[in-house]
Amino acid sequence: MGVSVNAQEVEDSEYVKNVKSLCRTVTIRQSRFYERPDMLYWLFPNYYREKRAVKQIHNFTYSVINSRIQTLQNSTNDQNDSEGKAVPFLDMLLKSTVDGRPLTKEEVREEVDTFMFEGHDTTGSAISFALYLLASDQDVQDHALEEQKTIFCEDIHRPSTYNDLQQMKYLERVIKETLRLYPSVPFYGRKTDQPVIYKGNVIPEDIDIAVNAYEMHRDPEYFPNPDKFDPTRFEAMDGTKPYCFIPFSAGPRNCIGQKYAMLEMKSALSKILRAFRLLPTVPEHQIKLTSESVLKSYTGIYIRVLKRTF
Ligand code: HEM
Repeated sequence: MGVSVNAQEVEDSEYVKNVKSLCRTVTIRQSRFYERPDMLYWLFPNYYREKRAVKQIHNFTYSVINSRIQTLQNSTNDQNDSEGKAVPFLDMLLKSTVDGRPLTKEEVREEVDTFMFEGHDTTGSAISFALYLLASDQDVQDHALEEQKTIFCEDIHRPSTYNDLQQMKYLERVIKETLRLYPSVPFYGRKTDQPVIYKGNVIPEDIDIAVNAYEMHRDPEYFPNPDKFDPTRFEAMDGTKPYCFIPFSAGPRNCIGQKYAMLEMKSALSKILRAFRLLPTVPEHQIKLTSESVLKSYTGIYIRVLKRTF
């Protein structure tokens, strides 16, 4: 967004706490039928927790937007200075027009919130599960490291370039296999806009449907021996069943950030793999899955790391 919020340095960041609280309240509401109707929801403490979190998240986002507007107004850079430089996403939004008019502050805030929310915990969850899986399978880890050595040769600790990331084919399969076993967004909703025939039955129009990517990814019909972590299964996938692997959803409302997410995850995992050998804890840590909008382990994810010497 072009604004530094130091979320990783500030312990107990209010923004991070509020996003967590919001995810939790939404998940709890889904699981309690009596909290679902809007006309009853206000009777429960969750309603007030959710409202408070949403208000504070909006306030924070507005402060980021205002601070960026201020910086842009104070900036002495003319058009030529910024030529060739990456333009922050927020600047693009502030300069965008819809039907010839600029976006309102509220519309900009909605876009910023969507990208902040969809873009941070999803990749964080996938990177954590990938590290866990790599630590528990030394053969896969060695294979991934060999690929890194081939790409980086003598200069093993240099920062990766876009071209390097494109060459990380095996690491990409590791990430896909991680997202198959632990999809960051385990299920998402859709509404039928026309009757749909499914397995001989008619699902009427205007029905809410939960798409369960987690279950689909563990269906032995599509993924034999589904609980096994095996990145090579993506070598064999020929694209004839494109909708059995749907961590980024599919169709017109699929994930707009998936290519960026893949680069981000490759970049982080590549750096960690080159610096450390990943090992399981002793005794091996058991993860326990929970979905708070994003898939997590409520017992945390623990591994051991050993500094590599080449
Ligand atoms: C491992 C990483 C990621 C996964 C697994 C993932 C998954 C998904 C899924 C399943 C959806 C559809 C949700 C729904 O329909 O309810 C979605 C939507 C979206 N994602 Fe991602 N995402 C990831 C990373 C990112 C990143 C890094 C960004 C932005 C930089 C991003 C931006 C978005 C946006 C804006 C949407 C809404 C698209 C729309 O409604 O048209 N995502 N993502």
